[in-house]
Amino acid sequence: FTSSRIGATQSIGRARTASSAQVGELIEFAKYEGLGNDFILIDDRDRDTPSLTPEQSERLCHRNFGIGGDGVIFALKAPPEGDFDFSMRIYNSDGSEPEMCGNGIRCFAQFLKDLGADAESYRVNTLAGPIVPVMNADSTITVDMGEPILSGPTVPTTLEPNAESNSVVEQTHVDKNGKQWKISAVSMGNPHAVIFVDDLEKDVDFEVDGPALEGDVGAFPAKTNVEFCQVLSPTHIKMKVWERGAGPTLACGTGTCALVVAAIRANKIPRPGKGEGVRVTLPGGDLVIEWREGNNRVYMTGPANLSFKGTAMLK
Ligand SMILES: N[C@@H](CCC[C@H](N)C(=O)O)C(=O)O
Repeated sequence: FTSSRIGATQSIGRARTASSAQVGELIEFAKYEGLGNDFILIDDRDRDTPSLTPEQSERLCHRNFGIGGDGVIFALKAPPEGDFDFSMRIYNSDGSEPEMCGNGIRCFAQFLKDLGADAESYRVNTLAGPIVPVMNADSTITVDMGEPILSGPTVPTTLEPNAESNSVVEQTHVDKNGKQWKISAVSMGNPHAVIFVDDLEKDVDFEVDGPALEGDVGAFPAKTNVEFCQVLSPTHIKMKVWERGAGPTLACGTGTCALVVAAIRANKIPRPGKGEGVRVTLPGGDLVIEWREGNNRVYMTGPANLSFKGTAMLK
């Protein structure tokens, strides 16, 4: 697909300039969620850069003083090179900018569809490289999330990598509270610390352990998303996520992909057969993940839904 085919067709109701929106300005938004991981979507298809600053985005994400959300996602013009349809950028609810967002890109694809860009798939330029969501007939969305990054320094993590593979699998690490974990580090464009426990409720003090590991910049120099996981069967895993820049969320798409890769690499589950996925149950619902052997790419399938649309005043 080319950007001219399904690119910007409409402009929202305010002046579209390269500069950011101003305090007191009214902005139009749509609110979407993927398994309760919720985002404010902004139609910036006629721009190269987001129309809101990280600080404005942080205020809009506030659940009392703003619209509320785990992040703000901007649908932007495709870059001139690379045969993309659109670009996607996202700010976390604390204003930091991650490279990618799995639930977010499904919301992004559904947002484009609802705006009339009616393609079966889109090639999206993200800070983590090209990502391809495909709209399924049953209204779920399958996303080609690309190849997992396993090299420790690239994740990035300073945890000791395995000598042969240079990847960090079940490495022992003690957090700032003195609690010992076995961590597998995987990047899906953004960093993830995956931890398997026997019992999610008993073994994890979520509100304490999550932030202790998220901000452990000695081990994860760019901070990290933290996935606490319990294997329920060879094809079913339960996970709770503490997200970098957003705290506890009901789901994390990139985290779920990282978890399945880590589970297979650490022999927690066998690699499923061709075309078969692993079901991951998150607080907000289920995602199905396939780490395809032939091409090493990870495919994520799940829903994305519009919650409401509106106009907000920038504070
Ligand atoms: N919820 C997202 C991940 C969003 C980015 C993350 N908080 C980070 O900073 O890396 C997902 O569904 O992948």
